[in-house]
Amino acid sequence: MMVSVKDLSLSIDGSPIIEDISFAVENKEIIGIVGPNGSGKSTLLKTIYKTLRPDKGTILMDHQDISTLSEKETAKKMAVLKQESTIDFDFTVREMVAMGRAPHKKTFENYSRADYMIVDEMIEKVGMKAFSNRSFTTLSGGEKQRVLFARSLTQKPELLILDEPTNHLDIKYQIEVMEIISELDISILSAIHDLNIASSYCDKIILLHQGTIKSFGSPEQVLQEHVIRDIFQVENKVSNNPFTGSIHIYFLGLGSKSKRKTPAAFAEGALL
Ligand SMILES: Nc1ncnc2c1ncn2[C@@H]1O[C@H](COP(=O)(O)OP(=O)(O)OP(=O)(O)O)[C@@H](O)[C@H]1O
Repeated sequence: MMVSVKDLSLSIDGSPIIEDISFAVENKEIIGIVGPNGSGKSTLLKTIYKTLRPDKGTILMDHQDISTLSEKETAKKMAVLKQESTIDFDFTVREMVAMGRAPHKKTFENYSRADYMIVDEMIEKVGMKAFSNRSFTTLSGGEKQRVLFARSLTQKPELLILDEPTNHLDIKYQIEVMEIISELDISILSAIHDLNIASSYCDKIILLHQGTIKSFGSPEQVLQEHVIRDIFQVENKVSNNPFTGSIHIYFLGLGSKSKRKTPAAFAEGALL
C-alpha cells in the first residue's frame, strides 16, 4: 500500500494544529512519527484515519482519495491502534479480537472457522492465549493494549496506523510489538515517543514540531544531535549501537538547566 499525504492542514478553534504536511509512505515501509508532546502526532494520525477532517489537503491510499471511501472500504485497507480505548462493554478477549474480521464480512454473515483461526493466531502472537475467555474490562492497561493490537492484526490491513503502540507496555512487549510489525510486510505509520525504538525499527522518521514537518528521512538523517537538542531540548550524543548497527541516542540531561551532574564520560568525550 502506498500512501501519499499532500498539503494537509488542520486548525481547531482558529489555531493551526498541523500545517502543510506532505510525505509519502512507500509500499511496506515502516514510518515513525516522533516529536515533543503537543507537536501534532496524534492529530496527524487522526486526520489520516478520518476521525478528523482536514481543512485542506489530500490523502491517497494507492492513488485513491480516502475521503471518497466508505467506512467499511477504509477498514478493509487500514487498521488503527489508538492510544486510548474507552470500551466498557463486557466482551471476552476472543470476542474483542474477532471484531477485527468485521470489515471483511457482509452484514449478518457469520464468522467462519477460517476467521477464528486468524483470531486465535493473533491472540497467540501477542501472548494473550491464556486470557482468551477473560472479560476485556478486567485486563490491565498493557494487556488491553495487546488485545487491541491483536484485533488490528486480525483485520489484515494493508496499512496499519499506530498511535504510540508501546504506551503501557513493559520492555519485552514494547520490543515484541515492534518485532511483530517489522515482520508484517505491510505499510506502517506509527507515532513513537522512544527515539531509540524509532531508530531501531523504522525505515524512515518524520520529525514533527509545532505542527509542521521539521525533517523526514532515514533515522541517521533525522535523529542528529543538534536537531534533538533544538527540538526536544535535551543534551544528547548519537552513536552506533554496536550490537544492532542502528543509531543509538544517549540522553545526557537538560544541559545547563540540568540538576544532574554532567556525566564524567561526556565531559571527557569518552562517548564520542
Ligand atoms: N480538540 C482540541 N482542541 C484544542 N486543542 C487541541 C485539540 N486537540 C488537540 N489539540 C492541541 O493540538 C496540539 C497537538 O496535539 P496532539 O495530540 O496531536 O499532539 P501529540 O504530538 O500527539 O502529543 P503527545 O506527544 O502529548 O501525545 C496540542 O497542543 C493539543 O493541545
